[in-house]
Amino acid sequence: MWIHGTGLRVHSVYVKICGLREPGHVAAAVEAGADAIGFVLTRSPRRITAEQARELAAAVPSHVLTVAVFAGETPEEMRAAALESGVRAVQLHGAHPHGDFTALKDLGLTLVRAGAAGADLRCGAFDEDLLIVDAPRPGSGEPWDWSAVRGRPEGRWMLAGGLDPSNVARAITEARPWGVDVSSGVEVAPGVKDSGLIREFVAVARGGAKQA
Ligand SMILES: O=C(O)c1ccccc1N[C@@H]1O[C@H](COP(=O)(O)O)[C@@H](O)[C@H]1O
Repeated sequence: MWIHGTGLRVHSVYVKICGLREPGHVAAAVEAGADAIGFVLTRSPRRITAEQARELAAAVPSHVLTVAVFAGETPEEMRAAALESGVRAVQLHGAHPHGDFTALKDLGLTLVRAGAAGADLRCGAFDEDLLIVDAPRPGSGEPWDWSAVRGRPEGRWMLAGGLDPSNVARAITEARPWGVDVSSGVEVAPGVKDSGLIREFVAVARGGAKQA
C-alpha cells in the first residue's frame, strides 16, 4: 500500500535496513522486501562516502526509499552529501535543531528525525515526515525497554535500537510501532552485514516467520 503524496509504501510493518555498504546486501534487502535502506554518512563502523552511496542507491528500485543517515553534520554538509549521493531521504540523529530540518526542506526529500525516548515523540514536530525512536547510542546494537514508549509516539514512527531477528516480533508487540529500523542486528561483526539475517529480519518483522 502507498501512502498518498509521500512516496512511502507500507505493508503491515514498515521495515528499514540501515548501514548497508555492499551491493549484495543491498540486493538482499530489496529482494527480502525492505521498504527503506540506509547509508550511513556519519561517524560509524558503517560509514561510506556519498559517492559510494550513489553507486549503491543507483541499483535500488524506486519503490524502496534510499536514506542518508547523519548525526551532527551541518545543514550545508548534509545538503552536499544528500545531493551527491542521490538518496530520496535524509535521517538526522541526535540534537539537530528544528532549523536544520527547515534548511533541508527545499531539497524535496523525505525528512526523518531520530532521537531517544526522551525526545519530542510527535512525528512532525520538526516538520519531519518520519520519526525514529532509538536507543541512546544509535548504531550500538544495544536493546532498551521498548515497552516504555508504547502509546507515546504520535504519527508515523519507527522503533530502533538493539533489534534483531530473534527479538523484533516481541519488540513490535511491546511498542506497537508503525515501522522498525535495524543495523547491528543483521550483522556478523560491526559493519559487516549478513544477507541471511537481513532476510530473516524482514520476514519476522512482517510476521512471516516463527520465533524459536
Ligand atoms: O548504524 C549506524 O552505525 C548509525 C550511526 C550513527 C547514527 C545512526 C546509525 N544508525 C541508526 O541507528 C539505529 C540502529 O541501531 P542498531 O545498531 O540496530 O541498534 C537505526 O536508527 C539506524 O538507522
